Amino acid sequence: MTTNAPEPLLALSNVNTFYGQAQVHFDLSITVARGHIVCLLGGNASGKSTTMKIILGLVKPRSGEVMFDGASLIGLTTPQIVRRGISSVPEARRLFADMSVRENILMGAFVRNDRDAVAQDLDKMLTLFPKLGQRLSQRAGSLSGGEQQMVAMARALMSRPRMIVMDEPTMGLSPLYVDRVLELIRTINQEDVSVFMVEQNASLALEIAHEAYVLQTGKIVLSGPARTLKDDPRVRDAYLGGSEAA
Ligand SMILES: Nc1ncnc2c1ncn2[C@@H]1O[C@H](COP(=O)(O)OP(=O)(O)OP(=O)(O)O)[C@@H](O)[C@H]1O
Repeated sequence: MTTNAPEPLLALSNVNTFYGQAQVHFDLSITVARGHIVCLLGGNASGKSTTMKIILGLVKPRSGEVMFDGASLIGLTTPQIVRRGISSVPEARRLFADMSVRENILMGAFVRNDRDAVAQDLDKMLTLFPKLGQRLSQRAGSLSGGEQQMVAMARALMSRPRMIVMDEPTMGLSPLYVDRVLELIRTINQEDVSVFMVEQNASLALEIAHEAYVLQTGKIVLSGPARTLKDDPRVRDAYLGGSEAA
C-alpha cells in the first residue's frame, strides 16, 4: 500500500447518533493519530459526552463507523473495547466512594490476569502519582477532587491502554490541580498512550493538545492543529473570551 498518512489509531467516520427521535451527531468524523492528544471542544449539549460514549460502546450510532487500530468497535461491549486498548476517565471521576484508593486503582486491571505485572503496575502508578501512596487505604470518597482525578487516571492506566478517553478532566479542580492534571496527561502521552479528551477549558486544552475539533449541535464546525485553532478568532470568541480580551 502506498499511502502517505499513517493510519490513525482511532477514526470515527460519518457517525450519526440519535436518542429516540432526536439526532445528536450529524456525520461526525474525528481521527486521533497514534501518539497524539486530541481535544474535543464544544458548548453545552453539543454532543461531546455522547462522542465518548460512542467510543466506549455505551451508545450505538445509527450509522457510521468507529475504527480502532484498524478494526471496527461497532457492536463490541465496553469490556471488549477495554481489551482492545481503550480505557476511560469519566466525567466527575465515578470512583467507588466507599472502597479504598487501592481497590479503586486495581479495579482498572479487571481485564487482566497477570497478577505480578498488575502489582508492578500499581507501584508504577505510585511513582506517577506519589500523593496516592500515603492514601492507598483511605476511602476514595474522602479524597479531594484533584486526588480523586488522580485515582481515576491511575485506574484507567491499569488496563495498559493504548488510548485514554477523558471527559472534562479538569472540571471542578483548583488551579493548582488543573496544572498538575494537564502535566500528567502530557506525561502519560509521552509514555505512548494516545489521548482523546473532552474539555470545557479550551485555552488549557489547546495548550497540551496536538489537534482539536469544535463541535456545535452535533456537527464539527472547526478542526485542525491546536496551535492554529488557538489563534482562530472563531475559537477565541466562542471559547477563549476573545471578544472581551480584544
Ligand atoms: N440518555 C439520553 N437520552 C436522551 N437524550 C440524551 C441522553 N444523553 C444526552 N442526551 C441529549 O443529547 C444532547 C447531547 O448531550 P451530551 O451529553 O452528549 O452533550 P455535551 O456536549 O457533553 O453536554 P455538556 O457539556 O452539557 O455535558 C443533549 O441535548 C442531551 O440532552
